Amino acid sequence: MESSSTSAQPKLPPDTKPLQHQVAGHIYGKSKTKFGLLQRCSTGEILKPLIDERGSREEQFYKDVFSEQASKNLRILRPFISTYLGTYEHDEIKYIVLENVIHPFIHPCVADIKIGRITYDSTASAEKVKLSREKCPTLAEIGFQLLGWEMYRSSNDSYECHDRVCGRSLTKEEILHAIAHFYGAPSMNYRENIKLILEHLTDMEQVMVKQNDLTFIATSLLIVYEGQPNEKSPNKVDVRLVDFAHVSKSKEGTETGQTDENFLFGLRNYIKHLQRLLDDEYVYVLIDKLK
Ligand SMILES: Nc1ncnc2c1ncn2[C@@H]1O[C@H](COP(=O)(O)OP(=O)(O)OP(=O)(O)O)[C@@H](O)[C@H]1O
Ligand SMILES: O=P(O)(O)O[C@@H]1[C@H](O)[C@H](O)[C@@H](OP(=O)(O)O)[C@H](OP(=O)(O)O)[C@H]1O
Repeated sequence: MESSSTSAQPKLPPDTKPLQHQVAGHIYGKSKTKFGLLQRCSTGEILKPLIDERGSREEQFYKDVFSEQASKNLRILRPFISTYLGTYEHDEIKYIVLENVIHPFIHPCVADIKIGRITYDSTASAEKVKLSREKCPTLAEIGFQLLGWEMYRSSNDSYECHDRVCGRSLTKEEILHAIAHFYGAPSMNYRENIKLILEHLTDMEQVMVKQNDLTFIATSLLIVYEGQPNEKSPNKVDVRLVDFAHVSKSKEGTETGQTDENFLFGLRNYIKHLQRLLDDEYVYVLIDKLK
């Protein structure tokens, strides 16, 4: 696929539009390649363009996890992954088709949190390694980075959005308050949202401890909660993993595999942040960078 930064805006396939509520990643018309995630207007299904070898690896990952022959270690991952709905081709561009996890929400509040102290794989150039270390100064200690998040504001029926530049500029202390802010602090009942999300994350942790086939590099948590719960749309949440361009077999050529410590460190530390927010001693502070 053409990936030149000078390429014209790719034509949208029929019945598609740029993905709504996309908080990170390649954005249609804005990314280096101009390609980005799309959604079908009629069904909401996501079309993710397959770019170079990263796309092929991601397609293979979804095929493996959703194959009828998938091993138990792969099948236990399914509840945390958007359902794979096949592929689609238009204008010589191939897309993977995925369940849109935001679609069931009326006013989705969405966050993308990239997990892992190391976010480059063994094939990364020295330059990529250097860049990824410089981009996020807190990463080595924290093990996760806030790549983008948006919250619904019912007072003026709008969305408050923050991007990866903001996320990576936050200090260790600010990250905790920024997470509280995402879950609705100080006005919404952020503790309720956090409790619901924690249930999903602790299930995910158990699955990731059990599975020792795969290593997840640069994979994100996609967290969603309803921004204006009511009878029609109760207080619901969803937690999935997205972005599998750098997933690989944990120990090529062996049967035993090994636990994905890099991923687990980041996931557990995010969980610890949520638990700290539930402590009675926690006092929310609105940080300037989010004003
Ligand atoms: N299945 C999904 N349902 C709803 N939204 C999704 C889904 N998958 C991805 N998104 C949205 O798209 C964003 C980018 O997704 P993803 O990380 O897969 O893209 P990418 O272009 O590969 O990212 P990167 O540039 O980090 O490699 C997510 O942050 C989320 O907002
Ligand atoms: O978040 P940023 O600052 O935009 O950084 C990008 C982000 O880390 C992407 O995940 C990565 O793609 P992969 O993880 O798929 O490698 C991309 O690499 P690239 O520049 O090589 O495309 C980075 O530039």
